[in-house]
Amino acid sequence: MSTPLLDVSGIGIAFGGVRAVDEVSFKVATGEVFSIIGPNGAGKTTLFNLVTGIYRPSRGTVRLDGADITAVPPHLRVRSGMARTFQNLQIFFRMTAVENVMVGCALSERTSFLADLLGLPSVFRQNRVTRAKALALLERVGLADLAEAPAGALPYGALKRLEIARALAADPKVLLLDEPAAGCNAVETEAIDNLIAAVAKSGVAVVLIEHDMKLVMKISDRVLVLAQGRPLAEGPPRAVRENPQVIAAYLGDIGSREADRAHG
Ligand SMILES: Nc1ncnc2c1ncn2[C@@H]1O[C@H](COP(=O)(O)OP(=O)(O)OP(=O)(O)O)[C@@H](O)[C@H]1O
Repeated sequence: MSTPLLDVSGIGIAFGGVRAVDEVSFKVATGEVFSIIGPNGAGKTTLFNLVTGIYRPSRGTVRLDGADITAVPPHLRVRSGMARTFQNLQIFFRMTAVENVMVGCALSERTSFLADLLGLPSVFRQNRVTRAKALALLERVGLADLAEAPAGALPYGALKRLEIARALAADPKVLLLDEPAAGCNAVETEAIDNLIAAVAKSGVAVVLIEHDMKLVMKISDRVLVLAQGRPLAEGPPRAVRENPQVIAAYLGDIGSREADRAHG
């Protein structure tokens, strides 16, 4: 691998004696799709929270583009190029789609509080720029036609894409997606699948937690399997799918059948 963009090394945290994540390491390069899978309670979301700074690890380091960001708070990680989506939708349902994306733009900008307060002309100009950027992002995720629709009126698959658009507003180098296709039907999942592949191709390192094994096997360059907080296997989807330990611990009969179907 060329210089990894995201380099997670020996990271871990315990909750009341339970090691939710223990000695996990992985690296992700620009343009890669890296998926984290594992049974319920394996530590996937906790690992995301450690990587994005919501939890402070009790050990290990997180490096982004060579810089140690282990102690950097989440909002500053966004500014240094790390964005994420959440397992549960974090959408403002009374705002329009474009306004939701504008919120994402604002979170990653360094606007002056005083200028905002006084409503200086530069702020109006900035708002126009932000709006244009948000509209371009909606176009990118295939929601241009729904830009002015209230988010509350959008179908579920569109909301999941709206979340991705909002995360992309930060111009991330690394995008972490927590179950981007959860609750989506086959058509919506396919749209998200294509979107993730396009985002990676545009030069973003994508890290994914996903239960939809078909999606994982189809779009991942590499897969990390967690079990009880620890890494069980890591490698290309096919190798992971055929790993007997993984089959025993996680995939089981149903999972390997799904993965077989994904590969045709
Ligand atoms: N804030 C917390 N306090 C205490 N225990 C926690 C906390 N967060 C997670 N855990 C525990 O850590 C372990 C890992 O949980 P986590 O939610 O990261 O798993 P997961 O792989 O994301 O599961 P799922 O697939 O169900 O989302 C579980 O045993 C969970 O109960």
